[in-house]
Amino acid sequence: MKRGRSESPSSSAPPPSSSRFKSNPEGDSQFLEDDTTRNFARKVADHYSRRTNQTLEEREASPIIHLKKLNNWIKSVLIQLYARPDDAVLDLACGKGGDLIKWDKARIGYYVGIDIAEGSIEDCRTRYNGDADHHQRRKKFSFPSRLLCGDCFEVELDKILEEDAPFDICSCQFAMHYSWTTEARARRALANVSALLRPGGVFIGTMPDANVIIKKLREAEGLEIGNSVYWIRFGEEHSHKKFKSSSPFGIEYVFHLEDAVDCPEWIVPFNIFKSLAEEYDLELVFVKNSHEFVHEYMKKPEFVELMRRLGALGDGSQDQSTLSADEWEAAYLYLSFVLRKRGESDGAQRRGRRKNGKMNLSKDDVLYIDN
Ligand SMILES: C[S@@+](CC[C@H](N)C(=O)[O-])C[C@H]1O[C@@H](n2cnc3c(N)ncnc32)[C@H](O)[C@@H]1O
Repeated sequence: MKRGRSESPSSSAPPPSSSRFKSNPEGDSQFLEDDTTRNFARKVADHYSRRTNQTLEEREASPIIHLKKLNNWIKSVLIQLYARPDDAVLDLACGKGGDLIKWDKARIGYYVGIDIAEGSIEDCRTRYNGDADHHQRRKKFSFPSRLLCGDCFEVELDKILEEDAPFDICSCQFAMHYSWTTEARARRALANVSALLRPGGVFIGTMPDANVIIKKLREAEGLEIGNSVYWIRFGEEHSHKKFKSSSPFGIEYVFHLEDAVDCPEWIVPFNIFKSLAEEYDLELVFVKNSHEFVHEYMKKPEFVELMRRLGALGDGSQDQSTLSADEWEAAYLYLSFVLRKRGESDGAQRRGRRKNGKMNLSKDDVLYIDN
């Protein structure tokens, strides 16, 4: 059998509403914009595909191991707060499946993951099957799943996942900013989420905090900010350090995070994100910078215990290494958000989905989607 490739979707202009924004201040043609956007998406995909799975020893030796653990804690808290047993989950930009165990602990009923990077989806597949993590061989996951490889900010996912929808939760962790290259992509991303969530369903995510990045940039002498674990560099076109709210898309910078990321990213002004999401019936429940998030949820004993187990702040014993000041500053670059799809849930909507899921995924089971 050939590896699955989706028949349809060449993406059309995403709905709804005419734009309130100047889509391209330089007045480039739509063709050029599409082409550049694809190149950027490919660059991001190649970057993540190249990143191989680390062994447990390599992971523990990472200069940002505590930051990684802190980010895992934040994602675990979000999942524990919003996932319910038997939920159907859509994980946009799922990467190597680093959240599979978190979803398993929440006892979800169905998981669909999609990522643009072929290498990451392959790692996710082997991890789901229990073939990865030789050090940590684990029992099989208890939910059926389905994996897709494609650009989830470009294709009409609602058509591709029609039989699987509606989902109770959509998650997009550390990736939503890759949709902010153009207004069309940002809209497609939100249109996909909205079309696939049931009324009352939630959209949870994490992404860079544009307010923090821009504040730091303005405080810096040049166009670069950073410390020993990260740097962010803006191009000369941003030397005035002013960002017009009428052109909120395509504001690019290069992000380097030691042992993790090295690729172009895009500013997401949260107020624009929030009002665009509202156009797609997604209402803000909360947004919190990671520092605020940690302070707030570390007041709850169950999450303190989870933090201790994950070891982001050390395990509480003396001489135990902990998050460095530079890692804590890098954590400040991110925020978490929760949006809810307008409307009331209808219990009957739970029927008829998940039949595409499997308990073991072969290479042929991965659906490759062309833009
Ligand atoms: C920082 S990683 C996060 C992975 C995962 N969500 C996690 O938290 O472990 C960002 C991921 O976004 C994916 N990505 C970037 N642009 C994408 C796109 N247009 N469509 C699907 N995935 C995308 C990358 O391939 C990468 O796996």
